[in-house]
Amino acid sequence: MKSLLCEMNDHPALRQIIDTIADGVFTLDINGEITFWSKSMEQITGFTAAEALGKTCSLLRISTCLGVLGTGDPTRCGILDGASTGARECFLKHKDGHDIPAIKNATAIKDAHGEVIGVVEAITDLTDLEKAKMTLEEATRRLGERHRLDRIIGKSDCMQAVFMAIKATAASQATILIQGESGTGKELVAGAIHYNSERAREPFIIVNCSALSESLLESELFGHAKGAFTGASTDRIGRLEKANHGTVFLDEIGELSPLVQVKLLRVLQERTIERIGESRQRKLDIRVITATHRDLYTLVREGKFREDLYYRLKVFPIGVPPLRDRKTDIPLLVRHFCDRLNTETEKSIRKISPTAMQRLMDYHWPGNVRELENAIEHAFVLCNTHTILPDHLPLEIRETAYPAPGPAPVLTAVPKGKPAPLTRELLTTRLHESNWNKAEAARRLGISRTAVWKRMKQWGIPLDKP
Ligand SMILES: Nc1ncnc2c1ncn2[C@@H]1O[C@H](COP(=O)(O)OP(=O)(O)OP(=O)(O)O)[C@@H](O)[C@H]1O
Repeated sequence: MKSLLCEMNDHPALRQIIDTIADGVFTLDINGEITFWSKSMEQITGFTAAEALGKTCSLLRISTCLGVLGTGDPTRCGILDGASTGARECFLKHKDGHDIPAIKNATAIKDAHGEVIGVVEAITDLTDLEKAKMTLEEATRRLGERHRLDRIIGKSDCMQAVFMAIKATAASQATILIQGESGTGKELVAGAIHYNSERAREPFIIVNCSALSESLLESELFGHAKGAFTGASTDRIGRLEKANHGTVFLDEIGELSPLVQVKLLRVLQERTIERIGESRQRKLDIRVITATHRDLYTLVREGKFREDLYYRLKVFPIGVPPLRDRKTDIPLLVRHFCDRLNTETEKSIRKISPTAMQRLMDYHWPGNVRELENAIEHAFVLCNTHTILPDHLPLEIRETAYPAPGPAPVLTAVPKGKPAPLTRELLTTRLHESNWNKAEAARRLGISRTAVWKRMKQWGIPLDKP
């Protein structure tokens, strides 16, 4: 024992070799006393060799050391019984009291007869690595923050401009008009404005103006008094009143009938509301955000939308760009949807193959982010490994450009007999056949126009002929 450990201290060449190692090395004798303390140990712990030699390793208060933590007696250290710890993460105390993250490796030293004569310990200082890890985590967090606003993901310049517009308008009370193709995220933008505004704790009421007939929408928006019309058996508060002190989001505003346009204009001008069948004016404090996938100004020029209402609504217009104009967002969006679906389905799909990603980048996304979301959901159904492959993607993305260019589709007869189950492919085919006339497609499928419209939205099929 003595010969080995003394040799370490007495043999300058051996010392030099050990002192050049960045990891700290020290030895203990059979009594648990430090007999050798390398230069790196001095640098890592702040204790000089003179301060350490002859002391026990309790000097370092190692967080995983049982000899210290358990019995307080270093001679009871299991390593002196011939054990070895292998590499373990732990904390040591620096001379000045701060914790040093480290990896400790301890092994018993045995003589030629296999008798334990001491312990050698190597300490890898992780301080720099921990700092780098924290810097990386912080950088990733900041990058993540820059590339998302609430639930909206986007690192492209045009989405960064949308984020700026959201932040600016959230701090104001201005009426907002959000324009963009179907599935670009207009509703998300409206929500982000509301939830980042001072009205965030008040209601956020969404009304889809194209989903209801004129009379239903009127009563839904403005409410009615008992007996106002057949079937109005009680007083009913409208959605505009429900949004009082909060925000109302009117989606598909381009579909409003002339009558509802006039009534909405009055609400915006006078900030009061009259329920149907009542003459009483009720004060209203609401913020109005509207959205449309149509070019509202064209509707104005065509005489389908009131010009005065148009100017009232577009006090602050925000344009949400189509996905094909911001393809750099696709990888981030794919990761976002995979994370959500992994949680929801308890799958563990972590990767997308380069070819599958290339297919997503090449496709022109007529249904925008909603279509991308649906494509990833489709892939999740088919993928049973950790990686999404091209075969897991919907047909039109993996194989064909969408919509298929070429000669005008031939109109075929409505299929007779039991209708085939409605799939995205079938609906798209019928839409092609009907020149995107939804009523005709509905007739051919034997379902209602509303059902066609709902499925088109759900599956990210463009509402207007692409
Ligand atoms: N930038 C985005 N980040 C994350 N998810 C998005 C983004 N944009 C859209 N989505 C998702 O895509 C889907 C469609 O979004 P949303 O309903 O807001 O679109 P929209 O433009 O209002 O569509 P529509 O005009 O058909 O009403 C939603 O599930 C939404 O969560």
